[in-house]
Amino acid sequence: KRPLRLWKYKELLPVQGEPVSLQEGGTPLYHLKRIGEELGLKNLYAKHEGMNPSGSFKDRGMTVGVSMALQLGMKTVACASTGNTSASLAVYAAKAGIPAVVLLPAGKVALGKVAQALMHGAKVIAIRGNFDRALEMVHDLCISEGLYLLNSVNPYRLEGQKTIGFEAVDQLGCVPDRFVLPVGNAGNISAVYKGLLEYQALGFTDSLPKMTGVQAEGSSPVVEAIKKNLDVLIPEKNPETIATAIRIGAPVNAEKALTAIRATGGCALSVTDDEILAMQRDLARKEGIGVEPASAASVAGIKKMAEEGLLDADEKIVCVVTGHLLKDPETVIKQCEPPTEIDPDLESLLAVLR
Ligand SMILES: Cc1ncc(COP(=O)(O)O)c(/C=C/C(=O)C(=O)O)c1O
Repeated sequence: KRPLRLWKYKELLPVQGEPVSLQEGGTPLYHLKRIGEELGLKNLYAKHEGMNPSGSFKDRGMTVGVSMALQLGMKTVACASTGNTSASLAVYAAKAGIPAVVLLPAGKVALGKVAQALMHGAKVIAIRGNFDRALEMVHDLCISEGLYLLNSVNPYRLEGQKTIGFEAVDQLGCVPDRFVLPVGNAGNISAVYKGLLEYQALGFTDSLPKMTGVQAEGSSPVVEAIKKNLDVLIPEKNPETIATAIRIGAPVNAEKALTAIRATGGCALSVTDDEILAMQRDLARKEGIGVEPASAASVAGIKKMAEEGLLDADEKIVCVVTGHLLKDPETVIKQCEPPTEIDPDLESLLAVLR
């Protein structure tokens, strides 16, 4: 009996031989009891992808992507990132013993993610432009220098991330009615859909969940495309949201995400920055689950749908919370009251606790 980890599913993954692995996957599936009760939802779950080695779901894509880089004889790996992809690439490149180059939108990446990319030894370049511009540039870089591009345009990234769907079904014991993910470059929602299709094709399951994508209001091109019934999406020129991880105007996997949502009768909705921050706080204080802002968008989307009466009390809902709280400590410090500072004596302490 194999432990619940990503490589439990190795026969469904493309890597031959020993993968570059840090025991990723096997993340907890938590029942959101309190938040579920507040929303009248009996079966609301969160799969905490912040419990991966580098603190986000990106590790699933990178264990496969970096393993394939070695298998293909590539010498250097590269990506553009809003932060977590670069952190994860740095981690897995270090494990593989090959160099990594990462391009970040200057001034728009959460502190923890920059710290990881730097400490794990990537060459970290900050572009005076947004993520979408950085992605264009890293594409050109890889073509001109023969580097291996590991953004989610690379299908091996999605191969690793599809295991989120396998694990959730195995943990829940059935296919959920709805699978909810925050959407930025739209790779994760596409990957999970692919995995669930494969489980069905293999005869392990006989249904598919409604694939539900949640974006930040200031950065929601997929929501717009669904609303306007478009097949090709109109990029958002200047995406803006405090959830910097999903501050992406031209998602490279948009078409796959639109298919995933439409083929399963799912939906796409946006939530405000305030709704994201409120849910980040609720998850931390009511469920003990610490996530970064973008991750809370999936549960904030469910709260919105529940309040609009769109959900059935018995619906089995899995929300993916995609990154750890520690990734973005600055946003937390800005949102919270500061610590109460006192003189170092008991009387001062009692004075502030009474
Ligand atoms: C915490 C967190 N939550 C959700 C998403 C959205 O997933 P996709 O829709 O598959 O992009 C991201 C994406 C981050 C990057 O795209 C990057 O790191 O470059 C994230 O870090």
